[in-house]
Amino acid sequence: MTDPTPALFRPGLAAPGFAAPAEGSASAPVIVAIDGPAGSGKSSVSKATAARLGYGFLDTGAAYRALAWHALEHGVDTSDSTAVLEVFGDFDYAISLDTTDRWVRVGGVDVTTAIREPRVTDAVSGVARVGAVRQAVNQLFRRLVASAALRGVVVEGRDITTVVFPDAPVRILLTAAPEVRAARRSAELTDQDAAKVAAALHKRDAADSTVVDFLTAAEGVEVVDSTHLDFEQTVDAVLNVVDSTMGARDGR
Ligand SMILES: Nc1ncnc2c1ncn2[C@@H]1O[C@H](COP(=O)(O)OP(=O)(O)OP(=O)(O)O)[C@@H](O)[C@H]1O
Ligand SMILES: Nc1ccn([C@@H]2O[C@H](COP(=O)(O)O)[C@@H](O)[C@H]2O)c(=O)n1
Repeated sequence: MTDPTPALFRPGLAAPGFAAPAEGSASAPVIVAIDGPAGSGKSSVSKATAARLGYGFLDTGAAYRALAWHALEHGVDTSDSTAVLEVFGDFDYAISLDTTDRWVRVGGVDVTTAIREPRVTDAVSGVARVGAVRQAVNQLFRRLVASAALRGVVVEGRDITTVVFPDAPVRILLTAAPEVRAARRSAELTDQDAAKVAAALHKRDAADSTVVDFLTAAEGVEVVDSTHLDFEQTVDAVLNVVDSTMGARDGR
C-alpha cells in the first residue's frame, strides 16, 4: 500500500529552507507552548508575545486549516477520513515562523488569508480528527522548531502543552469565559450574525475537545485567564509567566 503521508512529513526529512540541527542540541530554540480553546487569544497573544521576546511564532492551527483548504480544493468532504488521507498524500505545506512576515503556502500557493474563511473554519475539525494526520503534522512542528535558527519560538495550538511539546520549559493554558471569547470573535467578524458566530465557535470547541483536552490545564501548565484583561494586559501576563518560569529555570 502506498504511504499517504506526504514526503515533507516523513521522519528524517527537513522542511524546505531549514537546516536541521539535532533536536535538543545546545542551539535548540527555547519553546513557549500555549494552548487553549477557540477565541482565547492563542494566535494574537502568542504572536505579540513572540515579537516582544524576539522569538519566532508557530501557529499550528494553520497546518490543519491549510489541509482543510487543500481537501476542499479537491472537493473532499472533510468528515470522510479516508478521503482526507488520500489528499494528504500530496499536501505540500510551508509556513513562516517570522512574526513580521507571516505566510502559509500549499503547493506554492499563498493561502494565508484563504485558510481563515468560514468555509475552511467549518471544515477544519474533520481533518484534525484523523490520527495519522495529527501524528505527521506534530512531527513537522517539532522539526520546524528544532531547525529554526532562532533563540526561541512561541508555539500555539490546542495540544501543544500536552502532546506536541509536553517538555517545553514554559507551558501556558490561555483561556477566557466562553461568552467573552465569543464576543471577541464576533467583534472581528462584524459582517456576520453574532449569535451564529458564537454558535460556530462553541460547536468547533465541542468537536475539537473530543480529540484533545484544551480546557483543563495539565500538571505543570500555568493558566492565564484573560476574561478581565485587555489585550496588552494579557500579553504582559503571558510574559510574566515566561519570565518567572525561565527565571526559576536559570536560578535567577
Ligand atoms: N485579552 C484580550 N482582550 C481583548 N481582545 C482580545 C484579547 N485576547 C485576544 N483578543 C482578541 O480576540 C480575538 C480572538 O483571538 P485569537 O484569534 O488570537 O484567538 P485564538 O485562540 O487563536 O482562536 P482560534 O483558536 O479560534 O483560532 C482576536 O480579535 C484578538 O485580538
Ligand atoms: N494544535 C492544534 C491546532 C489546531 N487544531 C485544529 O485546527 C483548527 C484550527 O485551529 P485555529 O487555532 O487556527 O483555530 C482547530 O479548530 C482544531 O480543529 C488542532 O487540532 N490542534
